[in-house]
Amino acid sequence: MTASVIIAPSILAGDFAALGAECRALAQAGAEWIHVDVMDGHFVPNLTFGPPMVKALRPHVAGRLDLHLMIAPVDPLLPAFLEAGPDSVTVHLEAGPHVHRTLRAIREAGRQAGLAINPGTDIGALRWLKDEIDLLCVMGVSPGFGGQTLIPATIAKIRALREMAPDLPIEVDGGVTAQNARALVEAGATVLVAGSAIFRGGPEAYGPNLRALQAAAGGGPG
Ligand SMILES: O=C(CO)[C@@H](O)[C@H](O)COP(=O)(O)O
Ligand SMILES: [Fe+2]
Repeated sequence: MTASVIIAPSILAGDFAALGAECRALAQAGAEWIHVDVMDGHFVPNLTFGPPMVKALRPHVAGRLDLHLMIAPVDPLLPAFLEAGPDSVTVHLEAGPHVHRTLRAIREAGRQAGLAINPGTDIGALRWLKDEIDLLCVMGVSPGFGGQTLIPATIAKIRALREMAPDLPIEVDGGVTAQNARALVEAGATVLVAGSAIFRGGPEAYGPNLRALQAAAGGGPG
C-alpha cells in the first residue's frame, strides 16, 4: 500500500499573489495533485477562494485538482464550484444535514466525491456513506488554517476507518510532516495533504520537500 502514497500540496501555503505560478512550480517539482482549500469565514474562521479563483487556477494544474470545501451551507455554491473544473470535490460531514444529497450531486456532475470529517466527529457515519464516496478526508487539525500541529488521535482514527473501509482512499489533511508521515500511512492513509511541509524554503525546495515526504511515507522516490 505504501507504494501508492500520494502527496497533495495544499496551495493555501503558497504565494496568493502568484497562485498560477505556484501550481506550475509544484507540477515541475513532481506533484500529481494540488489541494485547494475553500474557506467561507463561517464554517471555518478564515476566508480564501471562490469559484472564479478555482476556475482561473484550473489551467495551471496539470494533474488532479482536489477541491476541499470548508463551507456551510455548501449546496447553494456547489454548482459554481463543480463548473470551475475540479477533479474531486470534498465536502464536510459537519456542514449540513443532507450530505448524502450533496455527495450524489458531485458524482452526478462526473467528479469524484470526497467526505471530510473534523477531529471531533465520530466515524460511525462512514458506515452509511462509504458507498457514496470516492475519497475520505480525515482532518488532522481543526480546519481553517495551515501550519497547525497534527492532533495525535488522528492516527488511531485512521486505523479504525481503514478497518471499516479496506479499499477506500483515505486522505489526511492538516499537520502532516516528514516526522509523522510514516505513522499516518501505516495506519491506512493513502493521500497526504501537506501545506507548510512542502512550501517551506521557497520554490527551490518544493521538489526536495516532496521527495522527503514521499520517502518518509515509505512510498519511494516520487
Ligand atoms: O484544509 C486545511 C486546513 O483547514 C489544510 O489543507 C491545510 O492547508 C494544510 O496545511 P498544513 O497543516 O499542511 O500546513
Ligand atoms: Fe484542506
